[in-house]
Amino acid sequence: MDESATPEVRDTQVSYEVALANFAAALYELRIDAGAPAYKEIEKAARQQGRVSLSASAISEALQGKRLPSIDFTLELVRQLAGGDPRATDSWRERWKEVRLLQRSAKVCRAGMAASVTEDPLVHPDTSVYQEEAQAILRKAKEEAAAIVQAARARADELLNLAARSKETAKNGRTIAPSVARLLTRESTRLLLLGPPGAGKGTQATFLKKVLDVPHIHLGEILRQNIRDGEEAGLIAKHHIDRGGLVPDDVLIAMVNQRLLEADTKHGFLLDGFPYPRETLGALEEILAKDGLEVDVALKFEIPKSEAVKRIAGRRMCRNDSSHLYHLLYAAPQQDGACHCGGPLIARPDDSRSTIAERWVLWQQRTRPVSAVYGSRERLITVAGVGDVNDVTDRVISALTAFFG
Ligand SMILES: Nc1ncnc2c1ncn2[C@@H]1O[C@H](COP(=O)(O)OP(=O)(O)O)[C@@H](O)[C@H]1O
Repeated sequence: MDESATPEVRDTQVSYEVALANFAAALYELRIDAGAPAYKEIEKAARQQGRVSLSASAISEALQGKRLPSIDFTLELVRQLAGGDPRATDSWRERWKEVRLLQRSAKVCRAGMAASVTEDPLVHPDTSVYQEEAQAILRKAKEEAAAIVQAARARADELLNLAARSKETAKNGRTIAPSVARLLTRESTRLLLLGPPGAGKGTQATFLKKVLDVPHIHLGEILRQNIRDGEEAGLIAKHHIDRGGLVPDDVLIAMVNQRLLEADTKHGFLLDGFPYPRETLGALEEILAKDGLEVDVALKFEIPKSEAVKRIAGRRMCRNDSSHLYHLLYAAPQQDGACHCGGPLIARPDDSRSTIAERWVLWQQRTRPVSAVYGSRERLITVAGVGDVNDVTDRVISALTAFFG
C-alpha cells in the first residue's frame, strides 16, 4: 500500500482487503462443503446447466481472493456449490454487496473523487459515511475471518473423515466429488513421492494423506526423530552426520523398516525421500515383499529449477509440526512468523540458496533412476508441480483416479 496514504485511505483499503480475503475463504469453505469438486468439474457443470460461464482459472482466482468476482459469477458459483436454495443466494448477494461497497469506498478514498461515486448506485456520494461503515465492517470481518479459516479447516477434516471408507456419500447426504470418492474407498495405497526439493511433495501430502488415510513418511523426519529419541539407528546416524559423512544405507533401511511396522501404515503410506539411490529400492521391495506387498505407484512432481530455488528460499515450517508448511510469498501465514497452531515458523536447516544447486544435482543422480524403474514398470505418474496448489491437487487426483481406474 502507498506509504503516504492518509489513515482514512489506509483504513478503507485494509477493510476491503480483509473483507475480500474473508469472502474468498467463505467461498473456499463452500467448495469443501460441496465435497471439494475440482475447478474443471464446476466449470463443466456450469457450462451444461448454468446461466453464467465459470472458467476454472477464474474460480481459482476467486477462491484465492485475488479479485472480487462479479455478482453474476459469484451467484452462479454459489448455485453450483450449494444448489439453488434462494436463501443461500440472497445471503451471498448481501455478502457480495458488503465487499463491493468496501471496494468502491477504498477506490473513492484513494482517488479522492467523491463526484464519481454518484454514478454507482451502491455508493453514497459523501465519503465520510464510509469511515464508520468501513470500521464496523472491518471489525466484523476480522472476527469472522479467524472463525471462517478455523471452520474451513475443521470441516475439511470432518468431511474427509466422515467420507473415509464409506463409499460414495458422507453422513450428511452430500455427494463427494466422484474422483475423490474413488480414492477414499481404496483399501490400501502404497505410494512413493518423487521430485526435486521444493516440488511440493510435502504440500500435496497434507491433502493426500487424509484422502488415502495413510501417513506421510518423510525420510528426513524419521531420521531426526530417531536421533531425538536416542534410538540405536539414530545414534549411528548422528555419528556419521557429526563427521560430515553420509548416513549408511543399511541404517536408513533399518529406520524405514521400523517405521513401516507401525500400525498407522495398515492402509499404506506416502513415502517421501526414500528410496533414493537405486540400491535402497531393492531393500524397500524386500521389506514389503515379506508381507506380500509392493509399491502401487510412484508419483513424480516436476518443476523447473528456477521455481525450486524460489520455493526453497521462502519455505517455512512450524517447529511444533513439520507438516504445517508455509511460504513467505505463496502461502504466507496470517500472522508473521507464527503457524496457525501457534508454533513458531522456522526455515528448514537444509534450505538455503547455496545448497539448492547441490541438492538438485544429488536429486538427479539419486532419484531419477528410481523413477526410471517405475516408468519401465508402468507404475509412474508424472504431474506438473507448477501453478496454484489447488490446481496441482486437482491434477494429482485426476492422475491417480485414471491410474487406479
Ligand atoms: N504449487 C505451489 N505454488 C507455490 N508454492 C508452493 C506450491 N507447492 C508448494 N509450495 C511452497 O513451496 C515450498 C516447498 O514445498 P514443499 O511441499 O515443502 O516441497 P517438497 O516437499 O517437495 O520439498 C513450501 O514453502 C510450500 O509452501
